[in-house]
Amino acid sequence: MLKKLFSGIKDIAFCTGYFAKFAWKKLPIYYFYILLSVIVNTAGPFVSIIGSKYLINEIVYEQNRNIGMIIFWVAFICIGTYLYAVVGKFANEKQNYCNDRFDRMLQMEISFNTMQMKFEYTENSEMLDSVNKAGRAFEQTNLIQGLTDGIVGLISNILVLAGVMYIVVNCSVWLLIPVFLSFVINTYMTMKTTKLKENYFSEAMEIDRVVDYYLDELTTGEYAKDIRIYNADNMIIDNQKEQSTKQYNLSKRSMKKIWNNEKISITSTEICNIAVYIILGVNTLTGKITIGDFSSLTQAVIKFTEALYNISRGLMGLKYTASILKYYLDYIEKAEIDIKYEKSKNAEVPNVNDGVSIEFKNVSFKYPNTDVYILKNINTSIHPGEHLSIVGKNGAGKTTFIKLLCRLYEVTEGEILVNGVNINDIEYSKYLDLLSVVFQDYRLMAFSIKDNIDMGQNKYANGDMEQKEYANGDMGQNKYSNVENKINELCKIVEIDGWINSLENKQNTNLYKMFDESGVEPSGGQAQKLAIVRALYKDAPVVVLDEPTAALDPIAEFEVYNNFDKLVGGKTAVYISHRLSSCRFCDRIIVFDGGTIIEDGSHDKLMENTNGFYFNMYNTQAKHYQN
Ligand SMILES: Nc1ncnc2c1ncn2[C@@H]1O[C@H](COP(=O)(O)OP(=O)(O)OP(=O)(O)O)[C@@H](O)[C@H]1O
Repeated sequence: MLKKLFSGIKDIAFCTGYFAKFAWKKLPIYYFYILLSVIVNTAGPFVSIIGSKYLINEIVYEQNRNIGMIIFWVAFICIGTYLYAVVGKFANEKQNYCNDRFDRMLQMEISFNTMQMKFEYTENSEMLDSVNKAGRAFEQTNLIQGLTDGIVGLISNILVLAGVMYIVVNCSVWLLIPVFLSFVINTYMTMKTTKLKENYFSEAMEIDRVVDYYLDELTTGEYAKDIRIYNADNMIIDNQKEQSTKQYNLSKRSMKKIWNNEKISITSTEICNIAVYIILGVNTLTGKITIGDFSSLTQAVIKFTEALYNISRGLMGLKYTASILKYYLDYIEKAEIDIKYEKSKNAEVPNVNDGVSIEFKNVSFKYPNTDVYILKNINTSIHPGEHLSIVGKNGAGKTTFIKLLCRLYEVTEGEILVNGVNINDIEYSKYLDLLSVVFQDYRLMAFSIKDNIDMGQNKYANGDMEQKEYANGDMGQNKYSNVENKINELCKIVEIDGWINSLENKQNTNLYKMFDESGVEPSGGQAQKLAIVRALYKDAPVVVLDEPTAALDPIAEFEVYNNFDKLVGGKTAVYISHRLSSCRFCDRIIVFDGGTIIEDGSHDKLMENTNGFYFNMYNTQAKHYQN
């Protein structure tokens, strides 16, 4: 038990320390409001304890009642109580406002770290669990408020306790017996309740994750068609019901246990109060204390019990809040380690003025937490300005090759060099400046067409997320219109300018209707063209296109190939496609099978090998068109 208590206190100290530094950095005024709360909460209870004693004694006992003193004590109590309420409320409101801002700032840190952490973590259940727990930590209402209220309450109550104890002990030491008995029982029950709440949080979270999947993800438009066509609603509703029942049962079980603990706490407090009244009553009747003392001491003892009770509650509340906040801190720590590691890399981005060469040297790869090698001893070089096509059956490892080049995963064995430098030695954000990529499963966002293409590149000066603030809206009309012109030029090349210009708000039209009723839903081909424009707009020296024309109609596809040189120019380009006719536009083709390169050469060279994989695939596809 002591060990648990110690670890609880360690968690509280850790979270409080982290948060104290955070608050000092972001909103130092917060400390003023905290100090004000402590002063008000400490002084407040003494107003009525002291005031009522003197007021009653003045009224009941004084032979020559001094009306002036009576008015003074009435005013003391009224003004004191008023100030206590008003200043307390003011400090509280200000704290709430700050707490709300802190919550949002901390939540933004989760977003920031989640977008910066290693991509492979997006498939790592331990890390996903951490992100989820961190996010949920903030769904718990007023978590930061819980922490600061706990700390303020703790300090104020300790001070109140010290003051009231002096008054109480001066009257009768016997009063301490019922008070401490009630304190011990209450503390024990509160500890049990806190443990129950912590367990509930952790168990409920696992169920909540599944429920969120059903309630949030499956109800998005992305799944709407399939759910309707296959009548999957019954299956989904049944699964939802099952999870809801689990949630309900878990919450009912916990609430019942918590209520049982509460009953014991309330009863022990009431028994203590009765004992206090008896002791004070006997003292008053035997003339040991005055009626004023009786009134003041009953209030003092009640405050004393409350203060003790609040201290134990405050500590347990802090322990609970800290145990949840710790999920957040653990996650941030994990993510920050990676971010710092990346920032610490000092290899220079290779000079790209004369183009970019890429070399895969003995590269083998298996996905994290799997045993199967997806790529086996890959050796290939792509020369500056070369346009390379990668073909092969489904699952041969083509996209995996691209993912390694984009450093979404680290190679298991071997190395990838860019202009002779190992890509792992370059800071990731700098390395990404070298690449323009259209992934097979690209995504457009519910932003304007322009933002989907520009992706903030022009708005943020130096690529450093910390400083990514709109430059006071000072983008300059010229610069802005350049962005639009550049987008327009590229849209012309992939022939999507006609559609964009036909829209009322042109490039400023929002995609999708999520936030804008007049938003447009691009067709599959239009969306794919926008994704191509986005990659070209970035204007990086290496272009990677993973099945960029899969959704295009044959004429549009032909145009893209026809314009391939115009699109990619003298840049190094890697291009994956199942439409082999497109390979003719590339300088070289490599054929993947089972994670290895089985053929390598120009279209004409590969077609010479009539037993070859490429020859067969090419002819099989060509036959379909001829028949
Ligand atoms: N994140 C992952 N974790 C584990 N295995 C994966 C992951 N992604 C892909 N794989 C496996 O790696 C193999 C190669 O996949 P990859 O996507 O590279 O194939 P591909 O050649 O691009 O296929 P396609 O032509 O169908 O797009 C497949 O067997 C796939 O199941």
